[in-house]
Amino acid sequence: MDFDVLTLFIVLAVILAGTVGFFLLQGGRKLPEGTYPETRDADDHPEGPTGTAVTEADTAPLTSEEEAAVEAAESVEAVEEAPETTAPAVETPEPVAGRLARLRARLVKSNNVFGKSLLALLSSDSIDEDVWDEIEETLLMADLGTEPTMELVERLRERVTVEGSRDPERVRSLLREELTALVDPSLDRSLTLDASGRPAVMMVVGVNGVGKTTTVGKLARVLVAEDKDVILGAADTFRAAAAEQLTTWGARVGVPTVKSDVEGADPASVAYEAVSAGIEHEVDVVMVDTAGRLQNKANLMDELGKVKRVIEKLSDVDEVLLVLDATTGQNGLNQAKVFSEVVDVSGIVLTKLDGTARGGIVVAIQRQLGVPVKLVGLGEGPDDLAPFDAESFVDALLEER
Ligand SMILES: Nc1nc2c(ncn2[C@@H]2O[C@H](COP(=O)(O)OP(=O)(O)OP(=O)(O)O)[C@@H](O)[C@H]2O)c(=O)[nH]1
Repeated sequence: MDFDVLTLFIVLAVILAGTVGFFLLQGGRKLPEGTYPETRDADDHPEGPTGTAVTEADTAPLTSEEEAAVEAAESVEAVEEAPETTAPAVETPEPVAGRLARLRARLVKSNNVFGKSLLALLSSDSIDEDVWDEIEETLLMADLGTEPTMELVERLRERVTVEGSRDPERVRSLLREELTALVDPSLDRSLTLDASGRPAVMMVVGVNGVGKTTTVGKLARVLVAEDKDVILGAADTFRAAAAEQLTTWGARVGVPTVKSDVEGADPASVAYEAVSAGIEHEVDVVMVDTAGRLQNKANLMDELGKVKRVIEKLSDVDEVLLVLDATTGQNGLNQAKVFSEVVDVSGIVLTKLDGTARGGIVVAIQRQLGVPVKLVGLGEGPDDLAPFDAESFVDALLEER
């Protein structure tokens, strides 16, 4: 009898332990790919089994931490994913010259409402205060920003009064001149691609979902179209699908991608590996994609600064491109300021300009940051990225349709 009770007790204990163990294992299970949250909290760093996970302490700007990332770069199994031979034939990207002209229809479609209403207002028989107010409102609605709007209205008032002409063609050319001056054709919008004796190094940064990975992919095509040898670095180790997405973009045009096969690896280590592979293979350009981060998350901004400093152990960073979503309008300005403080942004890529009538943001960004818009995204297609050009942009705003 006593023996039976003891046996029953042991059996029950085994069942209980098994059940608890099962639930514990379920709780700690990895998320399947693609179910990662799109935004991170400040303390939401992914853990990497190679000891490269970023903790609060190692985002601090300490030399020893940067050294650790460099060392970790050797242990992170960064794989340089060359395009597979069985993959479909490598595509030939569209030539870069004339891209803005090809994509002009997209710009016209979304943005010429703004140009057209300005033209209509300025051509009206008498321009009274109400009309000037409407002109001002139209400019503000297009996200031109308060100061440039006031300046432009002032200039237009002066010229319209002096010239006295309401001839639509005359008004159009006057508006074209003034808008072009605001967008500033004198800015140097070229990408620094010629770093003699070593690859040019570019970093692509920005908040979540603005189009960073897509931009790196499209830009790789731009560079391939210009006969450059390129290596991509998948330093967005947070979003599980990002490295795959980038590798696919690269493979389509025969460009290899350096990525870690360790989930949640230290992004600085992957970036370091990519630049070091670029130097070893003597490529022309290394482009490093980074994870999206909100500008008000101090730890994540520190992490970004660290990525740059760790790369700088090997090479200067020649371009830091900040990707901004044109549809977010003036919000982009706050983002841009903080990113600029942390990684010294050298150029803006304005994406999704095909989906907004807020093209005036180009002027506002350049004014407030002193950083030129270098490229614009005008669609989701692989070659829908074009070098920005002030005159073509203004022409598209004023085009008759
Ligand atoms: N219409 C339009 N869509 C764009 C453009 N550029 C990017 N996109 C789309 O924006 C979405 C987000 O792009 P991603 O490249 O994944 O964005 P990301 O910034 O890398 O995202 P995170 O890594 O999550 O921060 C995708 O659906 C892109 O196709 C553009 O110029 N026009």
